[in-house]
Amino acid sequence: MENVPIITVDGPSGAGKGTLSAKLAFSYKWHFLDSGAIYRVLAVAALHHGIELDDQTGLSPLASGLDVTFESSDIGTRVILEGEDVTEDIRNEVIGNAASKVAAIPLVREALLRRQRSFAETPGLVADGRDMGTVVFPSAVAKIYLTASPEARAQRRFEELKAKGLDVKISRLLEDIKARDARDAGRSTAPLRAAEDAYELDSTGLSVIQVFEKAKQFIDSKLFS
Ligand SMILES: Nc1ncnc2c1ncn2[C@@H]1O[C@H](COP(=O)(O)OP(=O)(O)OP(=O)(O)O)[C@@H](O)[C@H]1O
Ligand SMILES: Nc1ccn([C@@H]2O[C@H](COP(=O)(O)O)[C@@H](O)[C@H]2O)c(=O)n1
Repeated sequence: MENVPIITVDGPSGAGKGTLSAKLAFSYKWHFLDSGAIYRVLAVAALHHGIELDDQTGLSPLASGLDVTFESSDIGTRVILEGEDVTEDIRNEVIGNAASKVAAIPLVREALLRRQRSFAETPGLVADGRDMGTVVFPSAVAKIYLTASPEARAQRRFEELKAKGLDVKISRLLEDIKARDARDAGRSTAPLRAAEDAYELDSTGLSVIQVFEKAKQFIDSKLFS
């Protein structure tokens, strides 16, 4: 891992980290770590095994031995938990909130550290999450902290869910986003915050392409200077 170049993209829920990270990974032809997916899978595993979301004694061994594989192909990545395809199951808002509860437990975070670091392989890695630049990959070559106003993030999520045919209230999404922000930023271990050397990019009012161009300009200045 030591010599593998890493780009980190951290920020609050719905800021566009996954969208940006996937485009960066495609552009540089590097690997991609969606660390939130690991916390989401752990939340699903806890629900399957009847373990409470605040039970650190039960969750810590579950996290250490989490039987998950990410199977990538040209059409995307399938997430397999204990032999079962949970790709779609991990994407709903209930699981997002459950993930942020299990992610607040220090022993769980500790147990998942090595697994996340194992994604660092040549030619490089784009890592998306909350603590990629601060804790998991502190010596990353380029760190981005991507934000957007809570209202813009709720609107984006609303449009995403509406496109999937789901009937949701934007006020409820805004409430969930604010609650998740508070939990992620307020926890004692690896709280959501920008690394000191991160480029802070506010995507409110910016298109996906505009965000990508700004991020790429910053990263290229780090990679090729
Ligand atoms: N700049 C943008 N302008 C408008 N919509 C965007 C922009 N970036 C991303 N989106 C859309 O916003 C939604 C959330 O984006 P995305 O899933 O990438 O966010 P995220 O930060 O990874 O969220 P989470 O942390 O909850 O996984 C998606 O529907 C995505 O298509
Ligand atoms: N590095 C990370 C990544 C995620 N989390 C927690 O998981 C929740 C779900 O993440 P998404 O990015 O998929 O929405 C998130 O709310 C965080 O609580 C984390 O703690 N650290």
